[in-house]
Amino acid sequence: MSDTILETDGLTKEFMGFVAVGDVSLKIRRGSIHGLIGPNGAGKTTCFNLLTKFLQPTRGTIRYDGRDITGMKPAEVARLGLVRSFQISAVFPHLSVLENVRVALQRQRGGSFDFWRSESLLKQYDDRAMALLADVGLSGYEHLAAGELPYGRKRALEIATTLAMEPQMMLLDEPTAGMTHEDVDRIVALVRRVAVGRTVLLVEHNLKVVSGLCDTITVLTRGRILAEGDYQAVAKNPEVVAAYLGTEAHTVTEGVPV
Ligand SMILES: Nc1ncnc2c1ncn2[C@@H]1O[C@H](COP(=O)(O)OP(=O)(O)OP(=O)(O)O)[C@@H](O)[C@H]1O
Repeated sequence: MSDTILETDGLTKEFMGFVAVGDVSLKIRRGSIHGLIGPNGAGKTTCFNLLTKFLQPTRGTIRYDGRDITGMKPAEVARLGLVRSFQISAVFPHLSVLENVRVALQRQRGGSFDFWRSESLLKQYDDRAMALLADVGLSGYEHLAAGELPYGRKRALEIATTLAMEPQMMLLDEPTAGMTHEDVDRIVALVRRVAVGRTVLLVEHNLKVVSGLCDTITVLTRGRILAEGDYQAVAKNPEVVAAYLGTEAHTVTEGVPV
């Protein structure tokens, strides 16, 4: 088994001639937590969408677990175990927290929303759903309507429904966006917990989150890789500091020791 789980070669996405992602060659180590960071407009989301096949690249290739997935559809790569956080997890607000996870499990195990299944099968789903909810710290919330969960807990529920897909690799798009400090700490702990035994790629704005979580960080700017390494190395890189200072001085003062 190769040490690299996901690899891109010369990945490029142009929008009407504008290079949003240019010649990005990434190697993501199996079992690592890898961060993709960069100032606004750096190409993080475009890159994320390319990796999960929501966008087709203009050029370049993507290999996942030894297979060329460049031409595949999002659902196909999800079945191979490469799952993005909100791919299947649009939370149904009127269903309970438990029902949301159960639906995700049913979808995973048979692609069916058929609620007329045997009692014992439903019980199996419920047991697994309760275990997943415990994993993400949502025990006690199972009978609450998902729409009534506080924001941070909703993101935890999304992660539970993503885990229902049994991902080998999870891609998380700004898991802490818009959260309070307390929620951020909880999600960081959660990502660390769910990363055990799998690979995680996360796109983040919050450098504190990245510094606490990621083994390797790739810094993008203007669609290209500017730097790569562990947090200490990239935070010291003058080009990285300059790229952030140019657009996001507030984030730097929070995250990069300058
Ligand atoms: N569908 C599109 N059509 C045209 N331009 C696009 C499209 N999607 C993204 N872009 C452009 O590509 C560049 C990279 O955008 P992208 O959203 O990937 O950056 P980002 O790093 O995720 O930024 P942010 O942190 O602000 O979300 C931006 O200049 C954006 O305007």
